Amino acid sequence: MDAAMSSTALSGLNISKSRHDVSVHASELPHRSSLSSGTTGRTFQKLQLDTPVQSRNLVGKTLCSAEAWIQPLSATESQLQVEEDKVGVLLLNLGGPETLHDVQPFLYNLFADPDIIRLPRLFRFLQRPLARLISTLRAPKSKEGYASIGGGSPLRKITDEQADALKMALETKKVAANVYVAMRYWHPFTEEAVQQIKRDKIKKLVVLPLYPQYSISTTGSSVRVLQDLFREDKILSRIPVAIIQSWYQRAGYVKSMADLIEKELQTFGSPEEVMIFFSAHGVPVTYVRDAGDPYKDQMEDCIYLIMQELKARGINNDHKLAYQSRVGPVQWLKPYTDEVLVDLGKQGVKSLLAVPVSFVSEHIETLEEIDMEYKELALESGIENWGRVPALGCTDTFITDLADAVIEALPSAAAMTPPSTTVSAPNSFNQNPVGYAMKMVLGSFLAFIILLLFPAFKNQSV
Ligand SMILES: C=CC1=C(C)c2cc3[nH]c(cc4nc(cc5[nH]c(cc1n2)c(C)c5CCC(=O)O)C(CCC(=O)O)=C4C)c(C)c3C=C
Ligand SMILES: [Fe+2]
Repeated sequence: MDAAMSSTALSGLNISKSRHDVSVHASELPHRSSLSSGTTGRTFQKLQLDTPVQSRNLVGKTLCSAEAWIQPLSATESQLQVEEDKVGVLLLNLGGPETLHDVQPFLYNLFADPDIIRLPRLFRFLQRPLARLISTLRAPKSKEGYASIGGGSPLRKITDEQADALKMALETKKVAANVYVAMRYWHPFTEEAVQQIKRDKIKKLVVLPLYPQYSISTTGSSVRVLQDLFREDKILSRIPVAIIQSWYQRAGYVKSMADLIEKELQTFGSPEEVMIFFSAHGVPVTYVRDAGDPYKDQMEDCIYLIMQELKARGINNDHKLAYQSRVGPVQWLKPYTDEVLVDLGKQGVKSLLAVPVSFVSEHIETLEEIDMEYKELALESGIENWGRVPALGCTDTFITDLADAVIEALPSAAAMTPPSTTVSAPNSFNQNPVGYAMKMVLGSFLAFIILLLFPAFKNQSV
């Protein structure tokens, strides 16, 4: 199970200036008590790290080495070294609009992320105009979705509850830690959480993405932002950090998923006849094919492990994996959930249990897309009995396993990135205001043309 863990010290990544709203509201961060254990005494100048970066599958994990440069310490800073360790756990998540008014700016943040819309280098200047255009065009449809689940995303509330539960599970295991939440596209933003970590003088940090499988578009994007923030800051860049890249292969997670499936199967008249239908959030095919995203491999491993666990319990149902929530004109991972549901109906499948597998909280894509859109499609296609496994949320066994993952990762914490040498991005407004303005105008125009050619950003489901 160690393959689930890896601490990274990647460098050379872009500084993201694309945030719609990056203001820091310390008061919005929940304060959690901090206790401490152990001491640190690191005074080395250059640290060579040999760290596993991503596990492509259970047996083959990719190793890479990276160097972290540590600046000499000042007298006051050295004093910090003798203080007791304060452990922090940083939960990474996507974030979601809390009101309908937040939907467009949330979408802007999402589409302005170069890990979500991956433009060739030459066209990077289009990123923000394109994000503005796509978010504006998509907002009405997204708002409808959020309106149908109560007017906003439940993600912040659920993630806060998971953070509290994790803190308690760690305390039960005699590890005192502050648990922070860092959202990628809405409050509390990663920047806000990181500022709080700095204020709390955290001495060792474990980064735990709330995505079981690694994708460039989720964990990868959040970690990139985190590394940029740490690289830019003299104090943060010295904090030993362990990043858990993926954890779908942990026995505790696999067992928790199998428990939920086993329980839900019992709600059907003939449980053994139910098709177990795993529906994962998709990514564009190019992520996997060209950019080496391990997401698809990890998803397939994950399903394999859950099915093995069910078989060990004497549950031998048929199963299927499909990908949902595609956006825009490009090809996404196949098979597509909507197409498979229609096919299964045609093939005579009568009972189906949907299992959301790429995310551990209820969110718009479980509550609206699966529970409403896909259920309706399935029933129209001839499937008669429909069920859906709830997201893991704060399930005890799951949270306990996350606590174990944190404890196992702690010893591998190491300084994350070398401090930055440059501060401002080239071609910024400050450096060249006229050139910047021209790029924005040209970018907006080109983005508009692209959108005219590819209206699917506006029309396609999620
Ligand atoms: C493993 C989970 C996720 C992957 C992979 C992922 C990739 C990805 N997503 C988009 C576009 C959108 N995602 C949206 C919402 C959303 N996405 C995830 C998870 C993954 N995304 C979650 C949990 C949520 C829901 C948040 C919530 O508020 O509940 C949305 C907004 C929803 C909408 O417009 O209807 C978009 C857009 C892309 C393009 C992408 C990979 C490149
Ligand atoms: Fe998404």
